[in-house]
Amino acid sequence: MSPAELKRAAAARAVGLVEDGMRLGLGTGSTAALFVELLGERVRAGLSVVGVPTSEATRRAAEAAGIPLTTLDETPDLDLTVDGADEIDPQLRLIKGGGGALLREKIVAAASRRMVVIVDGAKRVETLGRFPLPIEVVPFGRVATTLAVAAAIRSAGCAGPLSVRKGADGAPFLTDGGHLILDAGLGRIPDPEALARALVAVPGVVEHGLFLGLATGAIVAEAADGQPRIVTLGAA
Ligand SMILES: O=C(CO)[C@H](O)[C@H](O)COP(=O)(O)O
Repeated sequence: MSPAELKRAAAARAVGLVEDGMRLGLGTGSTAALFVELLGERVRAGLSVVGVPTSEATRRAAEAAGIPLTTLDETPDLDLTVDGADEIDPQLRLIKGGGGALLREKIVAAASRRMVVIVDGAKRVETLGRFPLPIEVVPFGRVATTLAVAAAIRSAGCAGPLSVRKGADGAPFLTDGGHLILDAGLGRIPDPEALARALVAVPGVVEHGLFLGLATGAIVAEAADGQPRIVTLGAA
């Protein structure tokens, strides 16, 4: 089975969690995009929901799918956020931000009573860190901030290269908020909470891709005999 088929299976299961009247956080990335597409089918069939998109890309996709949208300022309490992830560990701790939307994704997840993560089985890890950790920083003082981030990483018992994320045109990638992303290739993060504390203490760091204590459940689609098998973690 291709990763795309597994992602679609996870997204389809998550659409089944949506109830009439729900206020939803809409995640970002290829898996979340499938959720938005499938949710749009239910909305066009009569389901009533409102969504808060976590990126401009998701806003465009949700509008195209016919999903009514609101803002977090108009609707600050959400019932359910459904989002993808780059990695998930057995404690439902995540690395997110591969798509560069980590800041809005974290704000929206924190405003939701439930956050359900939809992933294919390849995203499951015992220890976070195989996927480079995205760290969002303001452009001002980038070099000084990068040095301070490197020191914070060392203080949390981690090591690895830091690189400024580039876009397809080779220029530095800018987030929807106009910030840069540093990708930290750490390999292994033995204490994600300690690293999170160290990173938020660095002036210039806007947010990082460690989502700790936010996911309440996960829907994992794994391949079994050529068919997707859904495994749920936590409350999903
Ligand atoms: O955090 C994200 C975007 O910022 C995505 O959820 C994450 O990168 C997973 O993406 P995909 O579903 O395409 O594998």
